[in-house]
Amino acid sequence: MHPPLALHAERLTKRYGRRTALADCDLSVPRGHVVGLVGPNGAGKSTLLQLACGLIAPTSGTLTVLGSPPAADAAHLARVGFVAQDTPVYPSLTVAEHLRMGAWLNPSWDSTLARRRVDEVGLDPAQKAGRLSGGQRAQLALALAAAKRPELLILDEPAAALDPLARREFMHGLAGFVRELGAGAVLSSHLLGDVAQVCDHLVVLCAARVQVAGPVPDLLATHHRTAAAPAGAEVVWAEPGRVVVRGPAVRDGAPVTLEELVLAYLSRAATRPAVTR
Ligand SMILES: Nc1ncnc2c1ncn2[C@@H]1O[C@H](COP(=O)(O)OP(=O)(O)OP(=O)(O)O)[C@@H](O)[C@H]1O
Repeated sequence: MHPPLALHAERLTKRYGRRTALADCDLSVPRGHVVGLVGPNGAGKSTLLQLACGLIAPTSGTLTVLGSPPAADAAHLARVGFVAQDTPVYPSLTVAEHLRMGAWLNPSWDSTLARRRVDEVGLDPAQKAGRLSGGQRAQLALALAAAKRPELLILDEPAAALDPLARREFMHGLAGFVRELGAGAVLSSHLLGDVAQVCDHLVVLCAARVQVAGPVPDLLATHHRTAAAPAGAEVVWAEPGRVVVRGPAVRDGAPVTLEELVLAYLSRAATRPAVTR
């Protein structure tokens, strides 16, 4: 029997009043991968991640996380770590108090890992979280989520507030955690360099729909750039002098980068009519 998927969505739809954030999304993400969720502002990334954490409920369709409905019970909640977009912390509590609270709230808390991580990223245990910089807060939030030893880490633009060097270290730390925990991760990001650095699986979301999803090596192997579309090829995006096609290698074709691939799907989606009710 196959282990349950990290995420599995069927016709997943979420509406906020008249606004459709996700429309009939089908998605299967295997376990143990680091998944990059990319898409423009308003694409529905946070909505998908909040649905996966059980913070909001779908309008229709289904979503399972590690084989169960999101936040099905306390045991399931413990298997999923979440770092929200604004990396919320308690401003009046110190770093050390956050770790103590984590230990108190989580049965599977790994205090050695938490302390080691706080130490590695140079956080002062006595510092109040309200006085941390945005980047330090993100590091604390990642340490708290990882010390739960979750099977799946869900991160909504976790490194948005970090400077380039801190971001690289954060991503490096994230990749290390995932390996150490034997976990999977899903992270949304606008930074394709970050995604290319740590993600081995890609989901492109645009205009409330999944545009393309799959293992990064497979996607890169099945997309090519050419100067002009060959007859019969599936064209993802064409502009003067540059065509991205999907399928077997084409004569005179060149490999695409992750960035080209993402931009091709985003450009294609942007030219289609928006989803309305
Ligand atoms: N609580 C809410 N009430 C009403 N509309 C909402 C709410 N949350 C999100 N939306 C709408 O749903 C759509 C998707 O929003 P979402 O935050 O999921 O996008 P996103 O891809 O995470 O965007 P960003 O990259 O800007 O963070 C947007 O049109 C947004 O305005």
